[in-house]
This record gives sequence, C-alpha cells and structure tokens, in this order.
Amino acid sequence: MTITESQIGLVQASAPVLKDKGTDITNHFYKNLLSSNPQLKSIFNLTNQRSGQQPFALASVLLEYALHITNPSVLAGPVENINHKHASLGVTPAQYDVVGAQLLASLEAVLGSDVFNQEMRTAWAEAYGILAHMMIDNEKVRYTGAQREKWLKSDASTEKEDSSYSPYFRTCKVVDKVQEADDVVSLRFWPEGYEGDTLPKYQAGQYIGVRVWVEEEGQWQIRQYTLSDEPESAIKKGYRITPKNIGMVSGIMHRLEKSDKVGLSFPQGLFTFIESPSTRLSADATKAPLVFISAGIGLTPLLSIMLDLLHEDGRDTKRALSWIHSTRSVSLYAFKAQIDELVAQYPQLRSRTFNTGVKKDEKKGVDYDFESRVKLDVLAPSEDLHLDDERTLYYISGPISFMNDVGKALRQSGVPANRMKAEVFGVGDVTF
Ligand SMILES: NC(=O)C1=CN([C@@H]2O[C@H](COP(=O)(O)OP(=O)(O)OC[C@H]3O[C@@H](n4cnc5c(N)ncnc54)[C@H](OP(=O)(O)O)[C@@H]3O)[C@@H](O)[C@H]2O)C=CC1
Repeated sequence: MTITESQIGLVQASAPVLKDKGTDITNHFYKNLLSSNPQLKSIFNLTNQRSGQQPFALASVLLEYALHITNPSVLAGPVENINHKHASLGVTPAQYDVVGAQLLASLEAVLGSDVFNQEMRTAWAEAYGILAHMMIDNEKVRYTGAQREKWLKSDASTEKEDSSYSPYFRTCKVVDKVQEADDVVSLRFWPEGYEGDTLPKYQAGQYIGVRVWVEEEGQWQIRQYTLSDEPESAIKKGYRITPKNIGMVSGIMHRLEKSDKVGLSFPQGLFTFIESPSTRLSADATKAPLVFISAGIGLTPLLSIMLDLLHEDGRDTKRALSWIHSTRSVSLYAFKAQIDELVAQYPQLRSRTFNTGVKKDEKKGVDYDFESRVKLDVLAPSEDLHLDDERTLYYISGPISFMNDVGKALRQSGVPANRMKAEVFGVGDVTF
C-alpha cells in the first residue's frame, strides 16, 4: 500500500473541511454503517451513539490523522489505546473493509462529489488503507499467544448450542456477587473450560470486555469494565469487575446472580504501572512514591494497581503511597473498609477522603477528611502529595473533567505531565 506525495497533499488539504463538517460526516457514517450492517451494532456502544459522543470521537481521530499523515508516529499512543479497546470488542480485519467503504461513501455524501472528487477519493482510500493495515497488524498481536488463543477457542459444544457464541468471548459464570456500596456491586467470573486451572494473568489496571444481550434493544452490547482485584488472587478466585449502576449494560450487570453467564473477552489495557529505571535508584534505595487520585467508581484500576504493588512489595515500607479519593457520600465509597484496613496494616500508606455529599451520620475526621471536591491546597504537600520528591508518580482516574482539573492543579504545583497517568474510560480526552 503506497500513497503518493500529491495524495498526501490532498488528505492534508481536507483538514479544514474535516474540522468544519467532521461530525456531519461521522453522523452520516454511523447511521448508514449500522443500518446496512446491523450485526455491527453490538460492537458500537449504542448509548454513545445516541449522545453523539462516538461520532465526535471518530471525527477527532480523522482530523488528527489528516493533520499528521506524514508523521503518524505522533498518533502511536492513541492508536495503541484503540487497538486494546478493539481487541476487547473482538474487532476483525474484515470489519475494517466495511468501515472503510462506508467512510468514503459518507465523505462523498456530505462533502459533495465536487469537493470529494475521484482524485480525493483515491487519496483517502490509500490513506485509510495504511491506517487500517497498521491497526490490523497491531490487533493481531493482541489476539495471539498461547493464553489468548486458549481463551478465544471456546469449546465446540458452546458454539453449536449457544446463540450467544462469539469467537472472541469466552462464556463465563458468575461465581460471586458482593454489594460494595450504594449502587456498586462486585461480580466475580470463572470461564468454562478452566476447571481446575488458573486464569491467564493480567496486568493490574487492565479491563475486560463484557458481552451481554440487551432485551429492550434486541442487541448484543459490549462494555469494558476494569478488573478491580489484584491479578495474583483473581487468577485463582475468578476475574472481578465492579460496575456502578449507571447505564443500560451496568443495570444488566447488577441484575446478574450466581451461575448466570456472560461473554468475557481477554484482558486488555494500557493503564498499568511499570516502574521505569529513572524512578528507581537502586534495589535498596527508596522507591518512587505513588499518589493515587480517584473519584467515584474511577477508583477501580487504582485499587488493582495498589493491591498488586502491596502484594509485590509486601511489607517493604520504603515506597510511600497516597490514596486520595473523592466521593459523593461515604455510602457510595466502594472498598472504603478495605482501604481503611490497608492504612492500618501498612504504615507507608496514607488515605485522604473528600466528600461532596456528606450525609447526617457521616463524621468529619472519622469517615472523611474534607467536605469539598479534591483541592490540592488543603493536602499536605509532602506527606499526602509527595511534591518534594521529583520521582513521584501520579495516577488519576475518574470523570474526564475531574482528571483534567486534578492534572492542571498538579501542573500548577510543578508536576510535569510525564509523571501523571490518566485513562479515559469510554470516549473523550484529557489534557494536562
Ligand atoms: N479510568 C478508568 O479506568 C475508570 C473510570 N471510570 C470513570 O469514573 C467516573 C466516575 O463516575 P461516578 O462514580 O459516577 O462519579 P461521581 O459522579 O459519583 O463523582 C465522584 C466524585 O467526583 C467528584 N467530581 C466529579 N467531577 C469533578 C470535577 N470535574 N472536579 C472535581 N471533582 C469532581 C464528585 O463531586 P460532585 O459531587 O461535586 O460532582 C464526587 O465527589 C465515570 O465517569 C467513569 O467513566 C470508571 C471506572 C474505571
């Protein structure tokens, strides 16, 4: 697949019109794609379609691609993130052809054949082909390897008998259900075919795709949920997710009971903790402090990472950890009792709670620390935020506006963006 200089010029020249009409193009694209290929509805989040979030996200990607076509490595980070999401949805190479054909048709329909003429069409077809090949190659890696292949190879009986069969999703049974807080449950799953075995190990902070039948839509839908437990224990007890009851699919998850079945894809995701040599001095020296800042149910990946570190480091009291959480009342704070226990157990761990909806029976100094949204200036710069240690890493998770606000406040306190890590769950963007 090659693209000529003049074709690159044509794609770049489309950037202003994509900026202007990007959402019209992608709205047209999704409407037509899904009406002529209804089987694709299962991999697109119908709620994001209706809110317009998905079309907007695609328009932004197209614009970025047009702007950076001569140096697509700029897009490597976002593309890798999309590859992980695609693998958790079970996206196939053939689907790229269907999407490409509809994209060209929508560009022509919205821009008109005067603007989107034959020459422009060929240029975009080449450009799309390069991007699609790059994505397909990256996604192939995410489907290969002994553990992944075993997961993907559901047994033949399931395939024949069960209309829910999908080669990318293994049928898993609910083996445990725990109410963690108001509107928050944890569900643990064990896959068919893994009896007497342990599950494939994942990296703390990763998520899993869950595929369920949505009766009112007459559709399969897939959602990603963070694996909320630490991997070492989850591979023996079952993968655990902790959904909040805030949407169509989460509602279904909350109604699941023990022995109910869903499809789970293989764990994916890049929001993980990897200690880089620059944050470690030597084996004996103090390790880089870690500050976790979460809001609401956004705490799940951070909990998994922290539990994993405590498991790994054991009682190594050298790594300072800070757990800063914002909740809309203590009764909505999932895993609070576990955090309190960890604080009592590990002297190097400090926890601070911001409560924005204090209830009558919730006591300051006992149940929570501050009656406001997260504000850095009320926290101890050294003990809570470790601002004085230039190796400190900050992991932030919650609503997008929260991550943006916290990231900006940290920047103002002198923390460079490369020491902060945040993940957008769903559609959107964060800028620090
Ligand atoms: N990154 C990830 O891996 C994951 C992310 N999530 C995301 O986490 C989010 C959590 O949602 P939910 O539990 O409903 O959260 P809530 O709406 O219940 O909010 C939780 C807390 O965050 C505060 N808050 C919200 N927005 C801001 C802001 N802009 N600045 C400062 N504080 C803010 C709230 O304050 P107030 O009451 O004043 O609004 C509240 O105290 C979801 O958007 C979900 O997508 C979930 C799971 C994993």
